[in-house]
Amino acid sequence: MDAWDNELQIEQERVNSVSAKIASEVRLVNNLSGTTETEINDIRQNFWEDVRVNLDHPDDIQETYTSIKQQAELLAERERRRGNSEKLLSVLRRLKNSPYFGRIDFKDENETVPEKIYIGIGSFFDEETETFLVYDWRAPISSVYYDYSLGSASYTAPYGTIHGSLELKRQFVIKNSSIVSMFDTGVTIGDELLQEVLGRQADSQMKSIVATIQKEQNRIIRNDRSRLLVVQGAAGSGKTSAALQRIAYLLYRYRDSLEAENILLFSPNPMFNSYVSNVLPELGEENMQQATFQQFLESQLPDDLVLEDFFQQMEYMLSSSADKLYYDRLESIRVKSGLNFIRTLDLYIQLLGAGGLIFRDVTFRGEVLISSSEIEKVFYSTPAKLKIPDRLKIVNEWMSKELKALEKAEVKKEWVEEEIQYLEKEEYAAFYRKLNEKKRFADNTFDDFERERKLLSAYVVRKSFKGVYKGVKALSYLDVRAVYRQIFEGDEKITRHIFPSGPLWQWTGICELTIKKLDNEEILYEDSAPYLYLKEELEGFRTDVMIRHVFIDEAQDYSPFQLAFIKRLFPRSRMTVLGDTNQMIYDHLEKTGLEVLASLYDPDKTESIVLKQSYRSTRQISDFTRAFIPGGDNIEPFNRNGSKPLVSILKSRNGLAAATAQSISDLRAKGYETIAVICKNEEESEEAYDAIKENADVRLIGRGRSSFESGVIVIPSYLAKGIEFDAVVIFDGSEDRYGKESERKLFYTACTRAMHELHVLCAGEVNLFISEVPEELYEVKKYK
Ligand SMILES: Nc1ncnc2c1ncn2[C@@H]1O[C@H](COP(=O)(O)OP(=O)(O)OP(=O)(O)O)[C@@H](O)[C@H]1O
Repeated sequence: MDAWDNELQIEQERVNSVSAKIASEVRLVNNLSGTTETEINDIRQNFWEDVRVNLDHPDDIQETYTSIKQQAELLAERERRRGNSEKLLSVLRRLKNSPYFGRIDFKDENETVPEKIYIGIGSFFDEETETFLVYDWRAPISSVYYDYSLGSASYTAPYGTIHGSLELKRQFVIKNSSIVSMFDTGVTIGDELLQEVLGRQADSQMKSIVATIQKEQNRIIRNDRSRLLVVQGAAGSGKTSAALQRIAYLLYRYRDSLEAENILLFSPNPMFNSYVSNVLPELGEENMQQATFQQFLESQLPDDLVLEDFFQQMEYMLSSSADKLYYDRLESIRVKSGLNFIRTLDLYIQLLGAGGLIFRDVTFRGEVLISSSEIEKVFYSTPAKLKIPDRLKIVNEWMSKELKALEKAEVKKEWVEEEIQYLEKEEYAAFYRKLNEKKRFADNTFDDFERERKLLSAYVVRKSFKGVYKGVKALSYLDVRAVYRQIFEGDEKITRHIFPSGPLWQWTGICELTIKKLDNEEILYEDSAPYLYLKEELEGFRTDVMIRHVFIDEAQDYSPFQLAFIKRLFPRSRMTVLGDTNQMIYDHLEKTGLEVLASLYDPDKTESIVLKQSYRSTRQISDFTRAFIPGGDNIEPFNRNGSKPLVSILKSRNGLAAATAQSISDLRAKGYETIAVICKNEEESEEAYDAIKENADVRLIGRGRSSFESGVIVIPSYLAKGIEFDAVVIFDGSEDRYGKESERKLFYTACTRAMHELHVLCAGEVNLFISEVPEELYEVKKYK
C-alpha cells in the first residue's frame, strides 16, 4: 500500500467514526424531538383543562387571561424547541452521509503542531472528546480554506486576527459515508473538484457551492463591513450563488439577531424564485423573503391602477419600433428612470406645499360630508413650514372632530330607523348582550325604551361610519393619482418650476402618453416607482424596518430611480446588489442603477467587487460570447472543454422548425436533459413552439410561469435571465432578429445561459455580433 492509499484509509476510518457518532446524535435528537412532540400534543389537548377560566369578576378575568397566556407561552416554547430540533436534524442527516468536504491543517503561530480542521455544511461537536469533529463552513477558521494556498495564512476571529500557516489543504467528495475522491491542493481551491462540479448536468434547482467557493466569492460572502456591497460580474461568474451563500453566512454569523424573514431578495422573474429555492434549505437554513420588483410594486399600488408588466414594457421595446409613439416611450422611460426625476418630483412637491394638492370629497351614503374645497382650505391654513405628511395629520385631527359631530347629527336621520329594521338577528342579540353587560357593570337600568332606541341608532351610525373613519385614516381624501397626473397636464407654472432650465425634449409626447394610460386606469412600468415615491412623500414614507438586508439580483435591469427608491424604503437595511451591465435587457439608459447607486452611499461604507472568472459555460462557449461583448477581454473563461458553438445558416425561416428539432434530437442524443430553445420575445416563442411541438416534446414558458423543471423548453430571452441549461438553441440569431446595436446584450444574455453546448440557428444572414467573432471560434453548418 503506498503512502496515498494509506492516507486514504486513515481518512476513511475517520469518516466512518464521525458518521457513526453523527448517526447516534441523530437518534438522540430524534428521541428528544419525539418527547417534545408528545408534550406539544398534550398541551394542545389539555389546553383548556390546564387553564383556570373564570369570568365572574374583573379580577377573575385578569387571572384567566394570565393563565391562558402562560399556557400559550409554554406551547410556543415547545414549538420553538421542535423547530430547532428539526433544523438540527436536517443538518445532521446531511452530515451523516457526507460529513465534510474539506480539511485544512492550520498551525497557529503560537503553537507547535498544526490543528486538523474538517469543514462541512454544519458543525458537529463531540461531547465525549470535547472537540469539533466538523466545523461549519461559515466559522471564522474555515475562511482559511477558501482564502489561502499553502504557506502563511490568517483569519479573523471574534477576539482578533489569528496568524499562522496553512500546512495542508485537502478536498473530499464523500457520498454515503464513503470517500469517492480526495485531492490535496496547493492552489486556493483545486481545479479538479471544480471541473467535476461544473461538468455536471444542469438541474432544475440551483445548488450550493460551499465546497468550491472561490476567494473572490468568499469576499462577497463574508463581507461584514459595507452598508452597500456592489458586485459586478461576468455572466456565470457566480453572483447569484455568492449572494445565496452570503445569506446563509449572515444567518449563521448573526444567528442571535437575524432571521430569514429579515432578509429580502428581489429576483428577476417568478421562475427564478423556484430555481433558487433549494440552496438555503440544502444548507440547513430557511429561505429568505423573495419577490420580484413587479410583485413588490403591485403590492404597493392602489387596486384601481393596473400596472404594466416589466416584461410587457420589454416586449414593446423589442417589437414595436414601428409604433408612432415608440420614441416618446423611449424618452418616457429615459426621463422617469433617472435620479434627476427624483429632483423633478421634489420640486413639484415643494410647489404643492403652496397650492395644487387635489382632494376628494368625503362622502357618506352618496352625500358629501366634507367637501374637497373645505379640506383644501384647512390644509392650506396649516403652517406651510411643515412637511406635507405632517400637515395632513393636522387635517386628519380636524376631520375626526368634524366627523364626530356629523356622526351625532346623522343619528336622527330616517335611514337609521330603516337600517335598524334590517339588522340581523344575531347582531341584535349581540347588541343587547353588550348592553346588559354594561348595565351590570355600570349598575344602570335600561328600562327606558327611548333611551335604548337612541343607543341602537348610535350603534347603527357608528357601524356605518367605520368605513369613513378608515378612509380618512388612510388619507383616501387625497387624490394621489390626480396629483401625479397634474405633472403631465402642461400647466405652465408647474412645468416652469419643475424644469428650471427649460422643458425637456419630447416632454409633450411623454405627457400625452402618461395621461392616456392613467385615464385608462393603467400605469406604465416606468411610472410606478415615481408614482409611489410621490405618494410616500405626500402621505409619509412607510419605511420597512423589519428588513435588515436587501439583496437585488440582476440589478442592471433596475433604473437609478428604482434603486434610489428601494434605498429610501429600507433605510435601516444593508444592500447587496449584483449585476452585469453586459446583460442589460434593453440598452437605452445613459446610466444603469448599478452605476449610480454607489453615489447615494457614504464611500467609506461602500464596497465594490468585480468577478471576472466565468464558471458556467465551457471555454469554447465563453470564448465565443466574450468575443462580441464590450470588455470581453476581461472575462476569464474557466478552462473546461466542450464542443465549439454551432452556427447553422438556413435559407429562410421556413427551415427553422426542422433545424430546431434536429438540434434538440442531437443534443438529447448526447445525454443533455435540460435544453432551452431561446427566442427573442414572447411572440417568437409562441411561433417556435407551434412550429416544433409536433416533432419534439417541448414546453412553452410564458411570463406567468413560476416553477422550473428540467426538459426541453421554449422560452423568451428575458425570462431565461439568471437561469442556466445544459444546452441552448437560439431559435433565430439572424440579422433580421438581432439587427440593432441595442440588442447585443440581449443576444449575449441568451447565449450565456448555455453550460455545455450552444447552437445558434440563423434564418438568413448571421447577426452583426456573430460576424464580429473570429471564425475559428465556432463551427458553421449550412442548410440547403
Ligand atoms: N465557486 C463555485 N463552485 C462551483 N460552481 C460555481 C462556483 N461559482 C459559480 N458556480 C456555478 O456557475 C454557474 C453560474 O453561477 P451563477 O448563476 O451564480 O452566476 P451569475 O453570475 O449569477 O450568472 P448570470 O449573471 O449569468 O445569471 C452555476 O452553475 C454555479 O453553480
